[in-house]
Amino acid sequence: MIRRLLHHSTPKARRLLIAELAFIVATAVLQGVVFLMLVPLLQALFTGDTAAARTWLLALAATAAACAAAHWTASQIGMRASTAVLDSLLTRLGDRLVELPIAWYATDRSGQTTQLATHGAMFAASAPYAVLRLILAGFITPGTVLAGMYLFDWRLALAMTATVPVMWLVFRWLRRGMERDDAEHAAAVAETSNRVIEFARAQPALRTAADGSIADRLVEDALQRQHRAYRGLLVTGGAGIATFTGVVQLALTVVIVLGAYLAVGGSLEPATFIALLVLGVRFTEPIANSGALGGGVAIANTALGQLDELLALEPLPEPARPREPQDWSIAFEDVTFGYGADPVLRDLSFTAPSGRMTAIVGPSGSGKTTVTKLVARFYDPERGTVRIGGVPVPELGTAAVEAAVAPVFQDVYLFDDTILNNVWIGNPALSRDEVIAAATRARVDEIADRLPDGWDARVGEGGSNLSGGERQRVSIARALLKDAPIVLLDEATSALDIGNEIAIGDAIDAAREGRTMIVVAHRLQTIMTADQILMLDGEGGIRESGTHAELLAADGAYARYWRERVDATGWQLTPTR
Ligand SMILES: Nc1ncnc2c1ncn2[C@@H]1O[C@H](COP(=O)(O)OP(=O)(O)OP(=O)(O)O)[C@@H](O)[C@H]1O
Repeated sequence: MIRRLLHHSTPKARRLLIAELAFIVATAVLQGVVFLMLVPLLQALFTGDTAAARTWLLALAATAAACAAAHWTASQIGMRASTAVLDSLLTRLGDRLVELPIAWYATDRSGQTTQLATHGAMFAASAPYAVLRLILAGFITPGTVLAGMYLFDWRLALAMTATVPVMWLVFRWLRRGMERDDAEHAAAVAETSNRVIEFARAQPALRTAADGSIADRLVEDALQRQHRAYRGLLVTGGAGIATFTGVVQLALTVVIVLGAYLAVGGSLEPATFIALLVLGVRFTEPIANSGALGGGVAIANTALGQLDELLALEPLPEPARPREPQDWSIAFEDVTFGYGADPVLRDLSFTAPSGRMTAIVGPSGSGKTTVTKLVARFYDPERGTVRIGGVPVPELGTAAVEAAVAPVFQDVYLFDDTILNNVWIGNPALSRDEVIAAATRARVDEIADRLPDGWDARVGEGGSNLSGGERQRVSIARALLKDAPIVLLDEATSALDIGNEIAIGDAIDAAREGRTMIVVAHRLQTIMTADQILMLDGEGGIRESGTHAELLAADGAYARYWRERVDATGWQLTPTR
């Protein structure tokens, strides 16, 4: 645990931690020396040697005072060390979370990450003072007592030494068992938090669906797993601590029986025997106490293990010297990619010309959104190359891609803040007026107008006060504000009211100007006005590509798709002149 804490700490935290450990060790050794001094003191008292007793008493008082001073210093440094170590752990965790590929977040990690960032890191950082101090004292103080015992009676000391390996083995067995069970328990707790968060978020859907049994079952199963894991932890902990205490008591019994035997045989002074008995008790008591604390080390190790796992994850490869793109075209060359064993895209090739709009259509699940995620470098393809401006994306680097791309996805997340601030995050360097101008181009002004506080109206958690179409308009405004040369737009699939339909059309027109756009298109207006349409075939490739007019003239799959959509929506094209 200490090795891992030192490894994750900043140099300052490391220095404090080492100083804390040094004072903890000094306290424990001095405490052992105090106990040892009891033997000559008791011997002097039993034999009536008051002068010697006074000398030992003074020496004992001085050592006890030094021990108290070391203890006080350890606690003072300990508090500062805990804060510094916590700071280091959270900084490392935070740095890592922003480095990890977005793909890592595709699986719900909120439970595990929250648990690690709160309880886990806090427990691990305070463990040296709260747990390790007592464990070290539990072993170093008796160790000092044992070493000193050889000065008084080597036979009793040897008998006691013989019990040490047994105690050590049982302690390790106890700690390993608790570590295993605690890891299981931590995983179960993270799973339960994920399920409960999911259950809370899905309430609107669950209440309208008549049967909420699936969500109920998922939460129920997670709670039961957590309950089982907790029971396992208690059973292992209880059995382990009982066994360990038993072994420690056995060591004390060995000293009592052997000491009594030697005293009766006359080879051990009764006064020394009694004094050594006191030492025997002092030897075993802290060890027995530290057994119960083995679980604390296990909990801290679980949190540190989770942090190690996060740090061991491979981030996407980054170039030593990022290359410059020639323009803002996007090209896929024989790209194959899937989320599991089966590829979603197979040997997919196309070019989206710089400054033009490419619309992607195709059956549900054919990989339209996946194409945009590969452009944004949420993932790298398994085979083939994605190029921006002629440069393979890994040679541009994630930071350059993030700067060049403005994504507008379907699941737009808005912060529980004002409408204006939600647009502002697209480019915090701009002024309020510039933000309002960009937001107006995306027709967000209409939304602000209808709300009581205008631009300063709050949008609610996740943007719950706005409709899906309105949220997407805010997201397009962010993209306009960012002024990135590439816009990736995943149009809302849900039917939009006429106001939103027109406003989104206008917002897209505003975003199009001079930018390369890839749109997962659902609106007929977007599809027919695109400079290029790619129709995916549902097998990972492209069935047809061209302009709307070319594809209609070809009278193939796209023409059929178009007619069906027009029939379904009752859409009519009226000549403008
Ligand atoms: N993070 C993910 N993990 C596992 N599978 C995924 C993930 N994201 C998408 N998929 C799967 O990959 C396939 C393609 O998904 P994608 O979202 O790209 O399709 P789409 O054409 O955009 O679909 P739709 O039109 O329904 O939104 C689907 O089968 C989907 O279930």
